[in-house]
Amino acid sequence: MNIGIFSSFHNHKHSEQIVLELSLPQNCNIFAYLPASILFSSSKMNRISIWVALILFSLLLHTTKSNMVEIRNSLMIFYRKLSNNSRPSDSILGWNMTSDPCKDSWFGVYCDEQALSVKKIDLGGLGFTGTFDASTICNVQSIATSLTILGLSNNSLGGENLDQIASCRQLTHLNLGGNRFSGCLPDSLSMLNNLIGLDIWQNNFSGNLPDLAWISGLQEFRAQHNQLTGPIPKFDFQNFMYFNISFNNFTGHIPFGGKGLPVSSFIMNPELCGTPLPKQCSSASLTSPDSDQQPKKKSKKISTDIGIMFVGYFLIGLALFVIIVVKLCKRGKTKEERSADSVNKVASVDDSFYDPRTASGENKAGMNKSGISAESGMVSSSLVILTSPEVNGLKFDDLLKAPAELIGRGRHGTVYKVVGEQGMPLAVKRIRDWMISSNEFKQRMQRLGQVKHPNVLSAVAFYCSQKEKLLVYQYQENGSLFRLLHGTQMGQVLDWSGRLGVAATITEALSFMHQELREDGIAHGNLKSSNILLTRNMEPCISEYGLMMVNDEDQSSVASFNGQVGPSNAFKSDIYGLGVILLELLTGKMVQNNGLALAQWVLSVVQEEWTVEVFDKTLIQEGASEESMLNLLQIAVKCVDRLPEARPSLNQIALLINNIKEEEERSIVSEQ
Ligand SMILES: Nc1ncnc2c1ncn2[C@@H]1O[C@H](COP(=O)(O)OP(=O)(O)OP(=O)(O)O)[C@@H](O)[C@H]1O
Repeated sequence: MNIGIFSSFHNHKHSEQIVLELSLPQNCNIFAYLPASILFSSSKMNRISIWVALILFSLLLHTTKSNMVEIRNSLMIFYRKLSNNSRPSDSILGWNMTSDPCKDSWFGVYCDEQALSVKKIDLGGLGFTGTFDASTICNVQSIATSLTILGLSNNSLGGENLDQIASCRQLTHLNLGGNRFSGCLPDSLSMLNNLIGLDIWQNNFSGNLPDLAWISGLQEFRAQHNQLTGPIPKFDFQNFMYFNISFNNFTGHIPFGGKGLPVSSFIMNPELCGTPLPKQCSSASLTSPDSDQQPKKKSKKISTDIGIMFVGYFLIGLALFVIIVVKLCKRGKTKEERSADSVNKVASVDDSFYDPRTASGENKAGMNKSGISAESGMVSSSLVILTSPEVNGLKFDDLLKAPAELIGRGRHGTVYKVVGEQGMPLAVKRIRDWMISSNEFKQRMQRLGQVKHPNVLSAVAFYCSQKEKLLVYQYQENGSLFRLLHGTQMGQVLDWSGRLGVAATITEALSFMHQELREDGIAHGNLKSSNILLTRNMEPCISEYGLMMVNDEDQSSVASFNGQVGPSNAFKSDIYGLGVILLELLTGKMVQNNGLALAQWVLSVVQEEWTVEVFDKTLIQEGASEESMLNLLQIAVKCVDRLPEARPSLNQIALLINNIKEEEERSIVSEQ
């Protein structure tokens, strides 16, 4: 223990003070202010006081150190549960039992300035598939009393002991969106009275919302795409900067004040009524918010007069509603006809697939059932078929009515497996938050539909309305390269020649696409192993080409690491993505955070000249040629160079990988 006394004088109003500084091993310094008179007094009493002070400091020091140990141990338990006990990423993200979460900058952990407590944990989008056990952090006082932000969005997490979250009393932001949490939200959530932002969107939460209206400072609430039911708590909507509970099963009347919010905040809750929704409440539902919270008594008291008044209002509302619906239908129809016409002119759209019934009530029910919908029920354009032979006769209606199975959620959307009437399984990607105009989207999709390569999966159709963008692909039953490399199926190991084959094929396919689409400025934009699908013959094919624009958030996060901004670098970003896939093939390690951590880890190991350590153990056991692996590693490392201009061209990469392949084949022949 290193106790240093560092003195400086501070002119305070009443007396001078001495600053004692204890330098602790974890970079935390404790300052204490002692009156100068104590140190400089010669009396025996005061010397005793100094010793007492020093002993108190040592005790404080000891407590701080053991706090840090407790924090580290608890965070490790929390992390292990998130990652399903997977060890490899511990080392990549810096989380381990021998380092300090604050001083050693564990990935996603943010501490206060003196590094005495954890303020924020942000582990969003890291591909965790385990469980978030709230007790692992919220039942630990040293974390619960300081943690203000907890971000776990866009993983694939389930929940455990969620009711314990209430002990993390300081939380201002809790983000659990884009996971697979299910069951009821704990009532104790409403005890988090410091919350400003609560995100639980895109999970499988069900049951009633706890009474979150108690949290007076709540300004952002995202709960869309769950299966929540019951009445909406009586929020003071004026406080909200963002509020969205669409795509749930809420019932009853939207509380007063909801009219200040957009319709999109409430849509696709079939049993919800009142402003701002077009659906007016019947007399029964008008009484329901109160009756749900103060059951029975009130509804009994409603007098016959009030009942008659409600019936009157209901009839007027119904009449207005019918008039509006009739008008909208008429307008919708003419719009549809116009848009179908214009699409026809732009490209060879098979008009027979356009079905004006898509705006019907019958269809909306289908959307709900399938989970695929046109937001706000405003279906403004039809399904555009790009490659008709495979999906002959497919209608948008069919897609909406067919049962849909959720096969995965990514950062940019959700993918459903849909088997239409033709019996062909399709994968429907519903794109989230893509700020692209409908026209731009259509043009882009039609251009992409013109460029074909056997190892690039083209969309068979697309759908686009103002708020909804869907892409339809043939469903690939053998899954993705990501699943093949990291899936749990036993015996599904890709050997070295298979990996080399995948590397060569996707490089060649990507090179072709870049060549064809360079002038249009359309790069892949999100190249990663979950977007490399395996066909029936286990041939790799690149999917989702061109679904991301260069200026999308995801791109810029890769861009910022690579010091690159702007459209011209989108193609170089794909080379970075390819490099990460090559690293994944070589190391067998899972990729998180755009491959940043994996690339950094590989580079650090290579710099230490422990290169062989990076290779997947199954490749070493198989006896794969070390020389070939080293050659591919060299290419991969060049592809993930921080400077985009230093990355090789796809032609060069293809040539080098083919050389490695040929060398391998020659050596196999000579061994025989
Ligand atoms: N045509 C398809 N056939 C079979 N599975 C598919 C198809 N398209 C996508 N998938 C799978 O669906 C899952 C979700 O895909 P999605 O592209 O939405 O997520 P992602 O690739 O993980 O992330 P991102 O949103 O960043 O692309 C992935 O496991 C993907 O491999």
